[in-house]
Amino acid sequence: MGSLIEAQGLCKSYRRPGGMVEAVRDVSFEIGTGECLGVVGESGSGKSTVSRLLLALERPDRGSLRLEGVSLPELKGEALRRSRRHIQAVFQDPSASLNDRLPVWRSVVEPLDNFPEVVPPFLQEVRQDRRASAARLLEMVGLDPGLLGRYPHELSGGQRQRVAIARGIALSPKLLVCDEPTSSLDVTVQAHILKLLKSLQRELGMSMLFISHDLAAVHSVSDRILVMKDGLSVDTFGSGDILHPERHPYTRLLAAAAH
Ligand SMILES: Nc1ncnc2c1ncn2[C@@H]1O[C@H](COP(=O)(O)OP(=O)(O)OP(=O)(O)O)[C@@H](O)[C@H]1O
Repeated sequence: MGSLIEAQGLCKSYRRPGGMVEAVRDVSFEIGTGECLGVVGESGSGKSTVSRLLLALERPDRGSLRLEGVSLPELKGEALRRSRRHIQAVFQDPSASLNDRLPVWRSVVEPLDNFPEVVPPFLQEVRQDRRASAARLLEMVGLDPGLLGRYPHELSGGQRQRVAIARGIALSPKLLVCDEPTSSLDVTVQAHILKLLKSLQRELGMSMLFISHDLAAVHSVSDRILVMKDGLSVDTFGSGDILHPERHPYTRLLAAAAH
């Protein structure tokens, strides 16, 4: 399995009243092609900062971040724009990526409108028809295409998150960054969304960065897990080794709380 993402020695600080906060301190990881890397840690451990660095919403102060060997922080202009199709995101609050004043189909096809040159294999036959493209994407996330004309506030939380996922996969990205995608949902809905993300990841052969404070959720979808604490990476291991005696004491603490 080749590496899609290589992050080496990432550091990111923020200036705040009273001093600097070192949100991410010397964090390194790789994400293989088709692999899911889970990132777990308590609130404030630096998880979302890692996701913002990957999405090129922030630049690291130090360290390198490569997508298929290309340095992401050095990209500018058109090259940066083009790279964005390869790394898409699903956030905790689906309302953040859905426009309340637009019917859901418009939000789903917006990434396709931004990249008219992109024709994902699963949209080949319908790419010229925006509503048909949205219908196909809704089907892929287990929603009835009859919901196309509905507005976000007419949907349940779980349905809204499925719409956000449809939008996230619309361009068939190489990496889907999921930042606490189930944290605002009921437990039973959470399980369905985790299952959906895992099956889409397999079906589309895409890589995933799955971020959560919930180790059980991370464990259920990830091939490998990175544990963060106070901006540091304290443990990295294959999902099957979660109960291995060599796990970091902090990982053991999280595992004990989760089971
Ligand atoms: N834009 C910012 N300005 C100032 N401080 C920030 C900013 N973004 C994050 N921080 C601080 O950096 C640290 C890490 O935050 P981050 O959001 O990455 O953690 P997290 O693990 O994702 O936590 P949460 O799940 O609560 O979002 C925290 O102390 C946070 O307050």
